[in-house]
Amino acid sequence: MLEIRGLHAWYGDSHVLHGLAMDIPRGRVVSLLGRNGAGKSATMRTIMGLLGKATGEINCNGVNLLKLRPDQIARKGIALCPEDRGIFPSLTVTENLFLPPVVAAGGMDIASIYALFPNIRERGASRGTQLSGGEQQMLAIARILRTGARLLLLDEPTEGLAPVIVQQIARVIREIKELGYTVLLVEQKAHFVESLADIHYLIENGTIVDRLESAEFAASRDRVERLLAV
Ligand SMILES: Nc1ncnc2c1ncn2[C@@H]1O[C@H](COP(=O)(O)OP(=O)(O)OP(=O)(O)O)[C@@H](O)[C@H]1O
Repeated sequence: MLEIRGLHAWYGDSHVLHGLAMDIPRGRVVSLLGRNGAGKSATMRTIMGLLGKATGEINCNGVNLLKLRPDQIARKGIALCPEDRGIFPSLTVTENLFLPPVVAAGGMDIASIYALFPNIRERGASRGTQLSGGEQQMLAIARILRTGARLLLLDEPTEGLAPVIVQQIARVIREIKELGYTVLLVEQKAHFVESLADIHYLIENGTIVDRLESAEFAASRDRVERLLAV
């Protein structure tokens, strides 16, 4: 679905991605693992067209996304679920859910969303501020499914969440994959992505240093943990 080649990106004068290359095949879950500051969020923000300057190629069906504006990238069915989740605190759950416009055909219908996220229906009248971290994360994922996105960029969806909630998020990602969605999953927790992702990319200092198929992951676990260690 995306082929990234020779990607360089800058935050102002700070050069943060250095020739990054990776493939995100349609219908797969791909993990991007690296420690703080490695360039994971920068990669996602560059895919969405949100970094000021970037060069190289992000090929999506023959179009280089680097030539498009963020709203045009969203209309290609690509959506970012940011690390801070972006839930509007003074709006209700239902208002948050319906706030983003539908930007592409094929979005998940509301009955399917409620079936996948029963809490969202139950807590529909609650304000954003009244939600737990896990509920906010579920709402953030549900919200982009409604817009028609087929490629979901999830930035550390399990950060700060209790193990039982982390398992619920894993279940949701598995179900989304079974429905044919494509997921890029940024994480610092190897154990979370191990059974979820089909392909793992390891990132360090703004470049990909390794690519592992899921079958290779267990044997490389020590190396992955060393890369993630602070
Ligand atoms: N707004 C910014 N302005 C300048 N530099 C930034 C900005 N945000 C991040 N950086 C720098 O860009 C580099 C890549 O950061 P990025 O946020 O992509 O890392 P990350 O792997 O997502 O880590 P984290 O888990 O901490 O978000 C780091 O050196 C970071 O200090």
